[in-house]
Amino acid sequence: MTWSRRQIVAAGVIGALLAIAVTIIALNFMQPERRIERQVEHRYTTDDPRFRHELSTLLGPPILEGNRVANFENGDQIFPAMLEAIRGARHSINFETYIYWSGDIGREFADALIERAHAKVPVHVLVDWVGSQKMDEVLVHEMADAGIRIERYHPLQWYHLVRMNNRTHRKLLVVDGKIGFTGGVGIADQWSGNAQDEEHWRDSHYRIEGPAVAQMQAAFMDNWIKATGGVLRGEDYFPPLEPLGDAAGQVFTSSPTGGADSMLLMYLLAFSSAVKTIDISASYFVPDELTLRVLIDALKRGVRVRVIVPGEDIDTEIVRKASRASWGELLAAGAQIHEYQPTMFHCKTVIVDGLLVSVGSTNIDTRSFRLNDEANLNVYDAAFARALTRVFEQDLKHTRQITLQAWLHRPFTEKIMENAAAALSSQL
Ligand SMILES: O=P(O)(O)OC[C@H](O)CO
Repeated sequence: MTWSRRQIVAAGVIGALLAIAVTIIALNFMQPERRIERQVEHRYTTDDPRFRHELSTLLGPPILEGNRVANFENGDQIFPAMLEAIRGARHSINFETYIYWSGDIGREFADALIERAHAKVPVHVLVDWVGSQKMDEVLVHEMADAGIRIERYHPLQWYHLVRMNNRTHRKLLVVDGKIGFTGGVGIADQWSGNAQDEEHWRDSHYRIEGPAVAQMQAAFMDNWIKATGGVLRGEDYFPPLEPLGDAAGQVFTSSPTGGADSMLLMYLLAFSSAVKTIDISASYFVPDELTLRVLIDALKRGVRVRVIVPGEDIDTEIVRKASRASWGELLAAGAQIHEYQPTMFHCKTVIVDGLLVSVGSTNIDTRSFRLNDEANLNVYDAAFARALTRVFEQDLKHTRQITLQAWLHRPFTEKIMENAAAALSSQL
C-alpha cells in the first residue's frame, strides 16, 4: 500500500502529538519537588540543646522525656518479649510489618493475636503486600475469622502501578497504646534462634514504654489511615502516658507521600553532629552521595566511624555488591568496615557520640530514604547508648575487617559486578 502525501503528513502529526503526550505524562510522574541535595554541615553536637531542638522541630514529633527503652538480641529474646506483650494486651494491639511469612513464628504470632481477639481485644494488623507475599492465606483467614482486622498495604492494582514501588517497610507493634516495639525483625523463621547458624539471622529489636509510645501509635495510624480510611481513637489506643524511665525519645516516620526526606535528614543531622564516634550496624548499607559526604566529613573531623555489614551470608547479593562499590572513599578516609561472618546480619542501629541512638526499620540505602515508608525511634540516653555499644562490640568480634588494601586489590571481575550493581542503587 502506498501512502498519499496527506496521509504521511497526518501520520507525522499524530506521531508527534503522541510523543508530546507521552513526554507530558512521563514528566508528571517525576518527582515534582526538590529533595535534599546539598551537604549538611556540622553545626551542633548531639548533647547541645540546640541539636535536640532542631531534630524535634525538623522531624516533627518532639523529643519526649521519661521513656524506658530495652534492647533484645536475636529471635530467642525478641519473639518472647513481643509475644509476652501481645498476650498481656487488654485494650488494643496494632501491628505493622513488612515481612510476615508462614512458618512456626508466623503461626505463634497468629495464635497469640487470635487468642486476644477472642478475648475481645481489638487487633489491627497491617502487612506489606510485597514483603508478606509468603504469608499463608490460611493465617489471614483464621485471623479475619477471629475478628482481627488484617489489611495488606498497597496491594497490586492496575490503576496504581506507580505506587507499587512504595512499600511499608515499617516494623511497629503497639500494645494497649503503652508498649511499643520496633527494630529489624520480620515475622519469619529466619529470625528465630540465636544467630547460631546460617538459618538463624542476627538481629536487634527494641521495646519502648513511656510518652513516646503515643508517637509510635501515630506512626502506625499514618499507614492504617492510608490502608483503610479509618482512624483508631480513644484511650484504648492513646491512653495517658506517665514517665517511666530516664530516656528521652522520639518516634518519627518518612514516606514518599509525606515527610519524604525526614529519615535521610535525621541521618545527615546525626552524622554531621558527631565529634567522637559513629557506630553503624547496617543490614543493607548502600549510602547515597550525601550520606557518604557527611560520613567522610565526620572522618575528617577525627570522628571514629565503624560499620558492620553482612558478609557473604546475605539474602540479597546485589545489595552487598552495590554496597562494596561504595566503600573506597570511606575506607580511604579512615572508616572501619567489618563484615559479619556467622550468619546474615540484619541489624539496623546507629549510635552517635555515645548518646544518640537511632533504631527501627530504616536501612542506609536509597530504598529506605526515598522509596519506602519507614519509622525509627531515636533515643537520647548515654546509658542506653553504652549498652548498645557493648552489643556492637560483641558483634565486632564476629566480623572480618575489610581494609583499603584488600578492597583495592579485590578481583577485577568483582569490581565489574559491583559497579554494575551500583548502577541500580537508586532502587536498592
Ligand atoms: O527489608 P528488610 O530490611 O526488612 O529485610 C528483609 C529481607 O530482605 C528479607 O529477605
